[in-house]
Amino acid sequence: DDTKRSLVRFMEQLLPADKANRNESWGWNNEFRPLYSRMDGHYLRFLNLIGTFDAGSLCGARSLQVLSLNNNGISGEISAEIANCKHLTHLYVSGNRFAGQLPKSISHLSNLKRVDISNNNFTGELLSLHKIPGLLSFPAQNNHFRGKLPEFGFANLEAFNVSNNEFSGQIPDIRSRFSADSFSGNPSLRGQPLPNPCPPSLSSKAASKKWSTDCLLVYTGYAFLSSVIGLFVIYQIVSKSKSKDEKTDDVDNAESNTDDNSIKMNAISSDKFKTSEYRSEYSMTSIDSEVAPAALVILNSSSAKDLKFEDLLRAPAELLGRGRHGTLYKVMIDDGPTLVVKRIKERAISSEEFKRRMLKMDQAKHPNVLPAMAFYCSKQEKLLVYEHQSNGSLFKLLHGSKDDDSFDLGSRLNIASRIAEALAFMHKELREDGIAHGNLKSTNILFNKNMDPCISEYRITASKNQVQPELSQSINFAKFTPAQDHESDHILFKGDIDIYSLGVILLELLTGKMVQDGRFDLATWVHSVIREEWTAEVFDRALIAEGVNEGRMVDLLQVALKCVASSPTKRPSAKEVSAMINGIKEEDERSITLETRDPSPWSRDHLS
Ligand SMILES: Nc1ncnc2c1ncn2[C@@H]1O[C@H](COP(=O)(O)OP(=O)(O)OP(=O)(O)O)[C@@H](O)[C@H]1O
Repeated sequence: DDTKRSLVRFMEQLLPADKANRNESWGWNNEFRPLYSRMDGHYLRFLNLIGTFDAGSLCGARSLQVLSLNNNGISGEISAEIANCKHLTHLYVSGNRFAGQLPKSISHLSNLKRVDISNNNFTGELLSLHKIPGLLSFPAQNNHFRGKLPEFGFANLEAFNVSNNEFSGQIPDIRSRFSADSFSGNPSLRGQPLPNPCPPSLSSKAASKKWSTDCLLVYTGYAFLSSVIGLFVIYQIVSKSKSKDEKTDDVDNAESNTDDNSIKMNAISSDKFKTSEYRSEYSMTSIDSEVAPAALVILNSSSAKDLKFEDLLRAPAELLGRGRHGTLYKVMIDDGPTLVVKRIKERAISSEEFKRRMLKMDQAKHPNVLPAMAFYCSKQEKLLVYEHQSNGSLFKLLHGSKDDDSFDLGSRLNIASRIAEALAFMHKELREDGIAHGNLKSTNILFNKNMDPCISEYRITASKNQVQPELSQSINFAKFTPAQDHESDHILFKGDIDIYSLGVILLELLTGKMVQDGRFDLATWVHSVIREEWTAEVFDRALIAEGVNEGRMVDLLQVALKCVASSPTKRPSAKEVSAMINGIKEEDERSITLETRDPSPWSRDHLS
């Protein structure tokens, strides 16, 4: 009864924004139904509300665990009494008009797992939540927080975003866990992973914004350029001194190992680098014929047939992200297409295997797989060149700051079907070569200029028998034991990992929730909600609001759950998943022929 009374008091401060509901009785009764889900004091999700937030009343319901007020019109501050909600694990208040500072008492909510305060008007300094051991996500972008960025338990966080605030000073050690996107839009913030350690003294406020954008382009360009050049110079020195060593005696050999000599060699090489003779040597011919040709290999499908390695070196570059397998740069070529260059980590794959895969994959083309334009492969350096896709990724579409109400179920089904079809095709074509994608996720689904979803970065990493150490740390490998491939004993085809990942993408499409860094908690969360028989709770609020047929969503959820089965042998093949999704899509299309829906940029007509 206390719980009920608290919730009624809390609700009295809020009104449904839509007028139809304002006339209905406003109290503890079933009239609430369209506005909330499961109002039993443990889990509250409200839609379509305006008014002020009263933590004092709300937290009379002490057993409250999940509070979801995302995308309402609620204003006011979160007062210190929020600390009375001791059992709170999820606090979602994104997309409202909350203002003021976050109360210090929030750091006493030791059960918090996910806090989403993004897209509000919060101000003041952000307090440190590093004492909350289980905190997994903290999106706080698009607010007005200022001051220094406090310590968080970055090692445990899966999602963290403070972009577009007014933070200043140095970014703490984030253990390379988040990309620049999580910190961008804070003109006075410095340090890794932002590419701009620009001196703060140079900045008036206006100048600093421009300065940081300029730095972003120029410094990352130079960093990229100089590190690649550096590696070449070193390689040249090593290969030349190697052949020289074969001809010279032991004394010369010993000398060549002294520091002095290395410096001389370096200077000579740098001078030589300036000559056109040297440029043509590395860009057009093979440095070491036993290894891969150290030249840019333009692939058949490429629209940049004249692209040269030097063009990449010369062009300004912007850091897009540092992933598990390498660093990604946006490279602006003069009078040419904007490119994206992935600099693959040295350990991720051997040169020979990388080259083999690139050539194989150039033969397996599908309209929904983004083709690489070119690759570069030497002993030291592996680069992969794609055309820049300015329409963003599925991740951005689902979790970006703007709500896209037009992203309806039909559009999501279309994307799911395209991805599954493309994956089925690639699995068929590359099965014998043991080449699965291996890193399928929503950031690797990009929309091309026709807004068609394309799978990117198809298998650019570790070969079949290598287990990557970074991967094994962040993923529960029990879920990823590949099925034995009976057709070819010696080459294991790890397609089941892709199916698991495809399942997670389907869950993302259905729930609108975020998965990051290969930590597939989303699947665990969905399982736990379904176990509690709250199936409807998993679906994206935007889909429910749209009034879609829940049956279709449940069908798609079932496909997703098959894909994320913990036993790899129980997961369906990509072909089977594709057929199941197409079946659901056709049923959806049949059922809406009589309905009228607003055309959307994602509509099935557009995508077909
Ligand atoms: N060709 C492209 N055009 C435009 N954006 C791209 C392109 N390729 C990747 N991106 C975007 O750049 C960002 C960084 O990509 P990156 O590959 O570094 O991240 P990641 O996929 O998480 O890393 P990894 O694959 O190494 O685990 C992502 O948001 C991704 O969607």
